[in-house]
Amino acid sequence: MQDLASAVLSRRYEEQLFQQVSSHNRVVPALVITGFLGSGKTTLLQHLLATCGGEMKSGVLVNEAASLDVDSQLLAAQQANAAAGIKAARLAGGCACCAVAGDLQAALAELACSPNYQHLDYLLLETSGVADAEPLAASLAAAGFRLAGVVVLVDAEAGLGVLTQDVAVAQVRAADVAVLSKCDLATLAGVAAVEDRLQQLAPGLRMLRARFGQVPPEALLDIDLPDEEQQQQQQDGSSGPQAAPASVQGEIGFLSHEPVVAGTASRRARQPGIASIRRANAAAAANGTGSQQQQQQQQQQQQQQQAGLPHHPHSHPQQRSQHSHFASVAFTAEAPLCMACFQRFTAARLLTAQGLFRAKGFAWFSQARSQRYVFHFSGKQRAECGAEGPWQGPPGVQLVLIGQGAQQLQQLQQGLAGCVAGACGCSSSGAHVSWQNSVDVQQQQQQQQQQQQQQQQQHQQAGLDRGTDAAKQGNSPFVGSNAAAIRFAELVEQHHRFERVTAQQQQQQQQQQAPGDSSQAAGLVQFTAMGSPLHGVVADEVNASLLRRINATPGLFLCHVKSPAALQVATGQQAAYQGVKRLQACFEAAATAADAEQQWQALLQAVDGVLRKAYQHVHSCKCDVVMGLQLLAEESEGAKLV
Ligand SMILES: Nc1nc2c(ncn2[C@@H]2O[C@H](COP(=O)(O)OP(=O)(O)OP(=O)(O)O)[C@@H](O)[C@H]2O)c(=O)[nH]1
Repeated sequence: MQDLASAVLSRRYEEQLFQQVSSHNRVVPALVITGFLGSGKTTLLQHLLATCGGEMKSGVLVNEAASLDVDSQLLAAQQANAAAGIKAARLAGGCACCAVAGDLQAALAELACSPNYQHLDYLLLETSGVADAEPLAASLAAAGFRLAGVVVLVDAEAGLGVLTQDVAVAQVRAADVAVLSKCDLATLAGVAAVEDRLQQLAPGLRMLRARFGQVPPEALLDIDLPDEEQQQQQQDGSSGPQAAPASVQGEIGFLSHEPVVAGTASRRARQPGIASIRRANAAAAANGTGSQQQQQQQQQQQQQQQAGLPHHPHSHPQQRSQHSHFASVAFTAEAPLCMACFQRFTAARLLTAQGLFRAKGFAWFSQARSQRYVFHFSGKQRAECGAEGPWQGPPGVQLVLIGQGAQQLQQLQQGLAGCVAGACGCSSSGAHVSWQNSVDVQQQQQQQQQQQQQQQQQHQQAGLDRGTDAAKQGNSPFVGSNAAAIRFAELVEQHHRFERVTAQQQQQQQQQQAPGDSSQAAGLVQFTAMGSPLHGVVADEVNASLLRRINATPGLFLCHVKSPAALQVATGQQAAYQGVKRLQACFEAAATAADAEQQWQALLQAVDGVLRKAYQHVHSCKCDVVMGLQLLAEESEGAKLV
């Protein structure tokens, strides 16, 4: 992969030499990565940085619609910018095509004037999930960058539903290449249906199928398409299909068995706005006026500002109306959440919330204080919450919710406040919560506590079972005094395909466990599928499949611990798959053994197909039977002798 990326870069370098473009007026190409909320933009960017990071000096700009800048923290963006010697800009709290357009322009202007601009190989700009690519392309051009391409991410699993949104359709129409993400979650028929729809929306759009953003970088970084006039000339001159650039010919893209039709990209009817930006870009690049033009523009802007004139180089009223449907709220807490309550809240409310399109951020749990959990809710109502390693800075909860209907989002935000440890009644912790939109949380917490106490009293009055004797005495060797957790742990241990991860095993696996981690004392049961290396059954892969199925089942939601292979993505090493080391079921103090049994049955039902498939070649060992027969034979021999 790296060889291909370096080949592309060498080709570009040679082209520059031949065109005798001096390093003083070089125009840096910019790739815009767009796509609807949660479609996989950051994952793709992560892949690009991981595969070409060493070879290519990239500037990275990430725009977040919500006020918390989650993506920049997930990405190795800061490292990439530091390596390229440029300053990272914060583009959060609105779309860079309208609300924070000024911030984007300032960031681009600063970048274009920085001494390291000329050494940049690429600028990678990730848009927010509800941004329109056209004004962004205009901003790039105005700042003296060359629009090298617009890539749109389309969630193959949720695609047809998402493509009913105006903003998603506009993103597709503005793109040169569509990357169909999450092909591992979609059926082949589903992927084909999305591809058909994309062709209808943007005839000639080049498409790549991908899993976790894994596409050949050169298919995206080298998509300089001829402008409209050139295309017309080429079409007039030849009736047959045109030759596609070398890098886009042949079979490309993960999971794709069909060759990409050569020439479709260059014959694509472009969105008029983007096409004119390209023409202006090409002319500027040919004259070598990229950075000069940018400097002139900056001077003009300064003059306008001094004269008190508003500066807004592009107006897009249509975009504003598209944005007006979307709202975002943020939830932050300096105290940990209770994992049991968070799991219940996610299963019961987040996964069923109408109008919630995206939730993401970082979670901190009282049951695993040392670990930073990354939470994602996206696409077809899919959620995941995985521990990816110890906190590198001060721990805390930072979550954003994006969707339609501000009131509903605020209710969900309040629900999250009810999951803070201490407020939920499951564990005691002095919680200090800060709200972005100044809701009175302490009052909320008191109300929640009162409700919990009332519920507990009602249960006790009704004489409901509160668990086994061992649980009541609090002397369980397994999971503290939590009746549901004890029963669940028993059920896990009784199942021949699962193994419970004990505190000792966990400490061995994770040597740096912090003293504050109380995973065995607060209703947390950790377990894993049994691996069978001889039969090619990798436990981490089976866990990942199980988790996908469990978290897509109404009423169920489990947290997990990522396997080291998946961890490597964050540190720049590409993982072959997103493995899961352990599944985590956490139970509230008030949950009963019957609750645990119910959850276990629902879980087994959800994963039945996955288990069958995973262990289809693994057959139970017959040695017990053979030994038993031998013993019988020996006994009968002995009896004969006597
Ligand atoms: N199974 C699977 N999950 C994926 C794939 N690509 C992305 N995801 C997951 O989808 C979720 C959203 O991915 P992101 O890359 O953060 O999406 P995004 O478009 O950057 O999201 P926003 O910028 O917030 O709109 C994460 O949980 C990813 O791990 C894929 O190909 N397969």
